[in-house]
Amino acid sequence: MIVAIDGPSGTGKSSTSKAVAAQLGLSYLDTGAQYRAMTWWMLTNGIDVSDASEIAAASGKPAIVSGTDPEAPAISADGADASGPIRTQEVTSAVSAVSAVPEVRSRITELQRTIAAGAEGGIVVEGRDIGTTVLPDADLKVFLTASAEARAARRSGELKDKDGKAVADLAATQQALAQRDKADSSRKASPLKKADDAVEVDTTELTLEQVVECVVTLVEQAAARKAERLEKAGQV
Ligand SMILES: Nc1ncnc2c1ncn2[C@@H]1O[C@H](COP(=O)(O)OP(=O)(O)O)[C@@H](O)[C@H]1O
Ligand SMILES: Nc1ccn([C@H]2C[C@H](O)[C@@H](COP(=O)(O)OP(=O)(O)O)O2)c(=O)n1
Repeated sequence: MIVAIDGPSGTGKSSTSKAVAAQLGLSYLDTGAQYRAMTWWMLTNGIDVSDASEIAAASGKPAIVSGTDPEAPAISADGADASGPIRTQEVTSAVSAVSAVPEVRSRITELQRTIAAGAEGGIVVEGRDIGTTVLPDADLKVFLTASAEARAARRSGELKDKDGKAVADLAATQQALAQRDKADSSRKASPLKKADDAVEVDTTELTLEQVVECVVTLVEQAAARKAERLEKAGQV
């Protein structure tokens, strides 16, 4: 069972994918974390991330390794734990430019396909181009959306100062999200886009629990359809 979950930032892809995978005993892959890890490695290794040819030349160098346990997501670059540093503002600001470079995409896409092919019990893969490019034959494709306001409110709720106090800056968050959406949707190589055969779920008015329940139902329906197809094929 291969499930592709795509959509822009703050629509609930990571939270939903992790919960669905955990509930159904599937593996989980956060492809945004892979692009973030590549970006972090470049920033810490002196690569000029405003220069596409420098990014392309360096894209084959770091070993990016993802864990696929939804209960304990993990990511490393050249053996260094990247799960903390990939969430910094510096990485978030640079990740769209790095992930727009075709050499970066082809390397990471290959990695994603290898991980999906090796996930024997099935996998939930979340990102921007999973249904359109990485796994076009996925058994189920979901495209999550939400209003710009809801997405910004969710994301700014995550911003904390050094003492752990929430520091909501709604307008700035909304603007940064809009900029990243535009960059991710307008790039030439494999842009953020709903696949024609994806099921669109607008999460604006739904709680996370409702979204999880909805996607679990969609996965169960897709699994039943697949079993029926396989049974029919076996009877011929
Ligand atoms: N349906 C929802 N309602 C309210 N908050 C949500 C919902 N889905 C996710 N969130 C919260 O919004 C934030 C962003 O969710 P996340 O899963 O990281 O989105 P994405 O992976 O699409 O960027 C998280 O803090 C998460 O807990
Ligand atoms: N399949 C993917 C996943 C992410 N990316 C790029 C574009 C995104 O802005 C960044 C970061 O993705 P991530 O899913 O971590 O972003 P959010 O957590 O939703 O803010 O990576 C991509 O180009 N293709």
